[in-house]
Amino acid sequence: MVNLVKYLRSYYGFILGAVALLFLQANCDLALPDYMSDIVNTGVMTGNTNYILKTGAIMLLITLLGTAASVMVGYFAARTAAGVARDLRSGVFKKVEQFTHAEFDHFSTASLITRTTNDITQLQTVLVMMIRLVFYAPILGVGGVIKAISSSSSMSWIIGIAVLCLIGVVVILFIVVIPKFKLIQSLIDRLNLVARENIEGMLVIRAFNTQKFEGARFDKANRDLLETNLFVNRAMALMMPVMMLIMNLVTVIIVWVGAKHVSALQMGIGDMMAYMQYAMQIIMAFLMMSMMFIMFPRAAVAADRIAEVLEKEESITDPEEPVPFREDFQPTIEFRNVGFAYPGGEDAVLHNINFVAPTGQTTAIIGSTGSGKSTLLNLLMRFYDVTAGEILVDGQDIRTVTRRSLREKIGYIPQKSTLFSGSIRSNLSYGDKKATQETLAKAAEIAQATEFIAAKEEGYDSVIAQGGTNVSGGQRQRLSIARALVKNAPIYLFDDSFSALDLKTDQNLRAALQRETGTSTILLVAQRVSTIMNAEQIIVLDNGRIVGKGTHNELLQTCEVYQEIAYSQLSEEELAR
Ligand SMILES: Nc1ncnc2c1ncn2[C@@H]1O[C@H](COP(=O)(O)OP(=O)(O)OP(=O)(O)O)[C@@H](O)[C@H]1O
Repeated sequence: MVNLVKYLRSYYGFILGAVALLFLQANCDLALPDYMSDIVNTGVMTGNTNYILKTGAIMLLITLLGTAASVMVGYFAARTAAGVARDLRSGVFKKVEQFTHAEFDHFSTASLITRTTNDITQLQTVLVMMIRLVFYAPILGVGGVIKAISSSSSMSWIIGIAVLCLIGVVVILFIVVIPKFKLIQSLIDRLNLVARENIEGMLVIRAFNTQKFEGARFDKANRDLLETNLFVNRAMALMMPVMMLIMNLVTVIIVWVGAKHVSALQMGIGDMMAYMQYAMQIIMAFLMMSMMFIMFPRAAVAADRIAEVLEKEESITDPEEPVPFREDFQPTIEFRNVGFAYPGGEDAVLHNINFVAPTGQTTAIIGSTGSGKSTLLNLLMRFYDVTAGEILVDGQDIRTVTRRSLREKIGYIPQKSTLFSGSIRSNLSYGDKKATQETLAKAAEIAQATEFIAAKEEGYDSVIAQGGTNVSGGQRQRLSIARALVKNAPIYLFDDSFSALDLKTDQNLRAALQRETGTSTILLVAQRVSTIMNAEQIIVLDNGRIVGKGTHNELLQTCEVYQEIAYSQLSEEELAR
């Protein structure tokens, strides 16, 4: 949390301005009872209207000054809190952008969203309050005590008892409410998670007719949050009437005791009234401080959650002294004794992986589901780091170069095609904003996307909805492939990227790829033997181990696992080719 203080740095000017104005405001407030006492003692008692008017005018001026100071403090506080919130949001966003899958697994996406939105807003609200009260309340309280004692020390016990009662109320509230604050934040996380899952999985929910079950799940998360919120708000709402009761009782006691002093001529009526106001100011100051004590832990919970994100060490970082790739970069990829276990996973999912993908050749990877094919590509992208061995690109361990320079060399087509809201054009030029229409058209042609783009009324300017939901799975895949091709990278990684294509399109696409990506090295993960049978090298994975390596024909002779896959997919005729 201490680390968050640095976010206040840019706003020290505003904060100092607010503090100076708070002094002014508190002094104005403290001066008023004295003038009122004068009006009663001197003006009212002697019937001196001029004095009353003159003092009244001074009081009006002081009130106006205090109000102006208060308005300015409000402005400075709001500017500071809104600015800090904006900086924090952008800090958290930048940090999250650096996170690897491991950190996402650690926090959960829903919690990261709550932290970036709800928690920061919480902090913003409390910051405004803190700036307004943290200096004002003590000045008002201490000033009130000094003034009250100087005007009548014999009634100090009344204020003493009031303060003790107030402390009692605040302590009880503190014990009851504070533990609930942390709970509220995690309940909001839970609600976000359920809402997200429901919205994203709406089609599945409808297909399985599980609306009732999901509705009940959402209701439970919603009700849990409601109940905890109600509990906290009821407790807080109770505080106000209790405080008011204490204030009113103090007024009655002051009038009761003060009246006796007045009748014994030990005190003027004006002094008694001023004393009453000082007592109110002290109690108000106390009330404000209690509010701060209650709000502070709530903000602390939010601040801790934000700090946790900001301070989270990324599991994958760039080397301190990165080595650049050679000028005449050769896209040769080598996996050397690579082993890998997912963070938190007990067993390794890849064991002793050794192979070379030579420059300009296609190396295909095939294997049953869960055999580790995608993991292999994820390691090459440095989404995760190997736990044993090393991966070399152009002879250089990929951990010695920056992630940026590594990824610049790679056109990656993920298993799940993700498009961004915008147009077909904005999606295709995602990796190279300066790409010309000619480049986009060429990439679309290789990816076999030209036809369906042309069929759209607005062609390349057709709108792509959030997540690319307004194009078919196969079209999404082709756009995703074209987007990577626009990068014109020396390495391409296709992670089962042809799965949604019909056989004909798959065939045309591969033929075009072979023609057009001549010197690029391709790593191609696929489930279909027909997709990979022409690759220069095929690697067969089984349970995270390489069980076969060679061309299609070689593997048909030597690798049992490959034979099984091939026989289950290809006709006699295709096998004989
Ligand atoms: N984030 C993760 N955390 C823990 N284990 C994971 C994670 N992702 C994958 N795994 C496990 O690693 C193993 C290999 O997964 P991987 O996705 O690489 O398989 P794959 O061969 O690409 O499968 P498919 O063909 O179904 O895509 C699987 O057993 C899987 O359960």
